[in-house]
Amino acid sequence: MPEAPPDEAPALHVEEIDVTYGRALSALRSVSLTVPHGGVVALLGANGAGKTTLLRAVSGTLRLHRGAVTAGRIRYGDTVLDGRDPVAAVRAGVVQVPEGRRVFAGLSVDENLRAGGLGLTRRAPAQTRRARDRVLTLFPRLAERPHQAAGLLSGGEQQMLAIGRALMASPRLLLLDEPSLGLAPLMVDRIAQVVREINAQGTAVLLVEQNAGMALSLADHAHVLEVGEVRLSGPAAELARTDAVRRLYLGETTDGQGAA
Ligand SMILES: Nc1ncnc2c1ncn2[C@@H]1O[C@H](COP(=O)(O)OP(=O)(O)OP(=O)(O)O)[C@@H](O)[C@H]1O
Repeated sequence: MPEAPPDEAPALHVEEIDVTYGRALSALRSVSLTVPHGGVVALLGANGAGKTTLLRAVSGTLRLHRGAVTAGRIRYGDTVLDGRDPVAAVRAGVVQVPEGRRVFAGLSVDENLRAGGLGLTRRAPAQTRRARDRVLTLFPRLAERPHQAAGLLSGGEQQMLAIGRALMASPRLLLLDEPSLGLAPLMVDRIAQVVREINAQGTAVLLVEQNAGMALSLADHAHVLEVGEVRLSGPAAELARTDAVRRLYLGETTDGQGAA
């Protein structure tokens, strides 16, 4: 089948969604954003702002956390995602890497990677091999230790494995939740480089990060969430110049100096 022309390739449209947990806790209110085909969009915000909730809504994992989309709509191309069906999201090409590098600690690197392709029942073995080759080329450290228990990998290697496992499903849109969390600066740089490579290979990325410097350097467009609402949106380079973002998320004083 020929590739779809760029203007018909799927984009993610989150349209004025409300999300609640349980009966009462409102986590997102009228949140909208778009991730174009092949783009990188960053979502910034303090703890509890609702960033993870937004990723869960898109990846269909909200229900696992007793949450629900109670208003608005999420579309990925022609597919409507309702926050309740992770398999439908994966089949549409949308895959989330959860926060906290949740790898299967007792399984080997290889077994973790294989778990990432499960559920794609109609996939030809050649496609699985291509996905695996892509992952092992991106992450030579994983290729060197296929039989090592995932729980014995370093934090950075576990993050690579978590991303690699998601890539085994050949996503067209990758949802990344705080990939730099708890990693040493050199490893953060390596993860940023990997995100660039993944995007250059044609995968769009919706990136949730507390490391705003990293996120804004990777993203084309960014949004700032505050207590469940989008407060600021714009091209990443422009947001990086606004006083509020520099002060609150980049740790600078408004005269351009680093905060004490
Ligand atoms: N499973 C849940 N049940 C009830 N409330 C939840 C649940 N998960 C998150 N919340 C609440 O929803 C709000 C948004 O949380 P969320 O985890 O999406 O924020 P976040 O911006 O990703 O924060 P963090 O950076 O700390 O992960 C918070 O008030 C949080 O306490």
